[in-house]
Amino acid sequence: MQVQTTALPGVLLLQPQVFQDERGFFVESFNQRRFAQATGVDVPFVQDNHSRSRRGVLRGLHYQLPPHAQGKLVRVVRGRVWDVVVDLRRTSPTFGQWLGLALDAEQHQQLWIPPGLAHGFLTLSAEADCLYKTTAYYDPACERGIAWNDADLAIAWPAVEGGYQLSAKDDRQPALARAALPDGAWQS
Ligand SMILES: Cc1cn([C@H]2C[C@H](O)[C@@H](COP(=O)(O)OP(=O)(O)O[C@H]3O[C@@H](C)C(=O)[C@@H](O)[C@H]3O)O2)c(=O)[nH]c1=O
Repeated sequence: MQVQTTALPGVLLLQPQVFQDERGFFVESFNQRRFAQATGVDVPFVQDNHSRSRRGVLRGLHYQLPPHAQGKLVRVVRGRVWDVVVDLRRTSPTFGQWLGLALDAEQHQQLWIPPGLAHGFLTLSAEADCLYKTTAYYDPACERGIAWNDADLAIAWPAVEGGYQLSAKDDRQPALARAALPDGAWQS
C-alpha cells in the first residue's frame, strides 16, 4: 500500500496494491494491520456505509461532534466523485482550509480522513457508489454540517451538467463561521 500525505495534516491518500489478471482484479480493500503499519493510525472501525448517487448529487459537508467524532476511510467502487474535506481543527495550521481530489473505481484510491474534518463529495459520473468505514457510530444528535458553498471556504466544485442536487438538509447548512465546533480535542 502506498501512502501519500496531503496539504491537510493527517489526511492521507492510500493506494492499495491491485492484482490484475485475465479474470479481472483482486484488491485487499481493507487490512487492519497493513492500514495501521502504512498510516500509523491504529483505530477500530465500527461502521461501514454505502451510498449511491447520481451525477450532480452533492453530499456534505458533514461531520460529527465529540464524543462521536468520526474518522472515515472513503473509497468509490463504481463511478467517480470529487471528494472534499475541510479542516475544522482549531489548533491545526490548516484550520479552515479545504482539499479536493477525485476518487474513482478504476484506481481504487482510498482517502483517510481523521476526526475533526468535514467531508463531502460531488458525483461526476452517471452514478457512483461510495463506501466508507467510520471509527464512531452514526449519532444524529452529534451530526453537524457546513454549507458546501460557504463564501469564505470558496470550494472550487467542478461544474457538472445539470447542476448540483442537494438534500434539503444540505441546502441550509451554516457557514463555517457559524458552525458548532469544539474548542478541545476531536478524538472520541
Ligand atoms: C450518515 C448516516 C445516515 N443514516 C440515515 C439518516 C437519513 O435518514 C439517511 C440519509 O442520511 P444523510 O442524508 O445524512 O446521508 P448522506 O448525505 O449521504 O450523509 C453522509 O454524507 C457523507 C458526505 C459523509 O461524510 C457521511 O458521514 C454522511 O454524513 O440515512 C443512517 O442511518 N446512518 C448513517 O450513518
